[in-house]
Amino acid sequence: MLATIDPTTNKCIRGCCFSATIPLALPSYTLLGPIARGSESTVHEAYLSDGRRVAAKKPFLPTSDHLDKFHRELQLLCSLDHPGLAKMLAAHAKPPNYMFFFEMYESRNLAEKLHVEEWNPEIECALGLAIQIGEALMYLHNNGILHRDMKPANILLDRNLNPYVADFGLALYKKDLRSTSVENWRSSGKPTGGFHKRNMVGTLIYMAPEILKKEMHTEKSDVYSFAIMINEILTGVVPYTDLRAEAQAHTVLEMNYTEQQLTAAVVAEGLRPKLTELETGAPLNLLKLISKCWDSDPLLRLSMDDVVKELKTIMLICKKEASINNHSCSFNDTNDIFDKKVGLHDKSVNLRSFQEDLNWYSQGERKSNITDHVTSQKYEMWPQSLHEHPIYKPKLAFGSFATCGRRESMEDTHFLLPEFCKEKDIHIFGIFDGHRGAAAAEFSARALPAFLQMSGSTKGPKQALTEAFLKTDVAFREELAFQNNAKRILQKNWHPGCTAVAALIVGSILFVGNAGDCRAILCRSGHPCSLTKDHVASDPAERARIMNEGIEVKWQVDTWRVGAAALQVTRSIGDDDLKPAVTAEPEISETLLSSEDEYLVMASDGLWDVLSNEDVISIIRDTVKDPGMCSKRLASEAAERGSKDNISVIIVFLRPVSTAERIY
Ligand SMILES: Nc1ncnc2c1ncn2[C@@H]1O[C@H](COP(=O)(O)OP(=O)(O)OP(=O)(O)O)[C@@H](O)[C@H]1O
Ligand SMILES: [Mn+2]
Ligand SMILES: [Mn+2]
Repeated sequence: MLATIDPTTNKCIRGCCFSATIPLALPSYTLLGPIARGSESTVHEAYLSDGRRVAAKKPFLPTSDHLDKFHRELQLLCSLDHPGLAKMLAAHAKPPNYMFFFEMYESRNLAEKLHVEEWNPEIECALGLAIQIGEALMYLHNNGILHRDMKPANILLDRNLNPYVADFGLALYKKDLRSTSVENWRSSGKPTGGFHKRNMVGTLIYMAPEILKKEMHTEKSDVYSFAIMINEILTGVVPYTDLRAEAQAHTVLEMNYTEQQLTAAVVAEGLRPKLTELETGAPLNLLKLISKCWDSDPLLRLSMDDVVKELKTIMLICKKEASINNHSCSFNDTNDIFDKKVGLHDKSVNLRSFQEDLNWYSQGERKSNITDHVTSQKYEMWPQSLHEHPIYKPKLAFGSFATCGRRESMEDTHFLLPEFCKEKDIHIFGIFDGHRGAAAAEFSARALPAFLQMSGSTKGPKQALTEAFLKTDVAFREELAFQNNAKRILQKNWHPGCTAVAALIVGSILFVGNAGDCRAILCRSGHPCSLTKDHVASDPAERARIMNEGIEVKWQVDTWRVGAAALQVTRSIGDDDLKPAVTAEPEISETLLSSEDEYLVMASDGLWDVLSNEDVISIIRDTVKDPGMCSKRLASEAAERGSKDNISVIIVFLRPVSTAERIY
């Protein structure tokens, strides 16, 4: 044991730091080689006189300001006591040596663990880390302290990978914040630039927009950094890159963004790291929590108390679900009954067993090429007059995003084919939403453009588009029958299908073909215009049409459904058990584009189930005007609002976006 502490003498040289439990002037210790270098200190391996191995943090103290800061940090450290904080065991606060002695945490810091060892914790483990780190931060906040430097490099890990919040170099009592001017804060070496470049970028990515704008730091700024860090634990990649290895990631980051550009993108454009995906098994509520906590508006972020509460609830649900998946059959049984009754969701296990043999994408490609004997012919796409000298020429920028959402399998597909067949003014985009498996959607994504190209050589755009839908449907059903006869499909009575929406731009004319419940809207002068109508059994006209064709439509479970298969949609590609009533014939809208037309949004029903046309427009209004980012934002918003389906979104901007529109 170290000598007992005499509180009257256990003080720093100035007498401003004192403690009844932590010795502040160590008469003897052994300092070994450095184990790490921070931007403000070197950390050495060291031994106390009682033989304990510790980490000695030796700060750089080039000026008297730095010395003041040392004393402030020491005062703070003396007052801290929480199991989730790096524990200071002793200090030396007398010239010429100023040093903090901490408990030695064996398993490196979290940044190294993630990006050097490429550690990939299971979801429950990640949640556990988040809760422990969260509780430590909550303790600080509840004691009036802001950490101001939350990042994985400042989370230390012990042998059992328990996390400890460390590095109080920037920590402050909130009450002292007002007196710490921006000047002071800058001189602390954080965002001054040119100081340790790697540390710079490494720190910048955790800084909340308000901090980047040099506004006051609050608890919510720590919450922001916390959210960035939790997402980093889940994705395993360095924020704003897709790389795990830190050194490379920082090089890429610096290549992609200067400090100013990254700052501008985060502040003005709402840029955030790529949110971890649902497919990785991260619960939706956790994703919600993360995006809420890195909101641009600090007031919309949760407090650490609420974050921890929410994390604990998520953990509980996670554990419950794991135990259900492990033992309970009764849950699956009810699902089975529902599936049989509704007939829609084939068990994904069954699906996989035969989908391994058949690649429906390549079947679609093959089939669409051999059906017409014109493959060697050169295609002339529509009279040149249509698109050669249009009155108005839209300027396109497009992007898409697709996610499996809460479903077990992905049955949506889509394609983006700008400058179709090398024609400068012809573009085509499509989304297919599969049901009873992904086969029809995968087949159609390849076959439909090929059929369109063929029909386009002889027919006008509108007719060619209709033909493309119909030919795709016939080809798919033929292929399915062929594969059935060849006994390459194991499942009896399998009738996969998909809904489809395709947008074709020829010069200044936009044609949208739709069969089923995907939807396309056009934003014109800030208002949504529907370009499609949903073909669902709840639509009286569609219902009447189906019944006229002799197929029963019944109210089942929650809505009108078609035939024994209980399909909700009344038009689709495939679904050979319901043909010809459930037709593949699309309804086609034709729109002359003008400078008032801003963008086109196409999406599968997973999006429209939870977002109205107006919602979509208003979300895009608040998002940086990048079509990929907008697509993703819409999909995540839909997921957040509880969509249970696959979600695919395509956005096509039809005119250039001004700089002003990029910033909201
Ligand atoms: N108690 C400890 N046990 C093991 N390693 C430690 C300990 N304290 C610090 N380190 C290592 O030293 C590194 C730097 O420590 P710390 O963050 O406290 O220094 P700093 O100079 O304030 O760094 P920066 O401000 O650049 O984050 C840590 O990331 C960690 O790898
Ligand atoms: Mn640090
Ligand atoms: Mn520091």
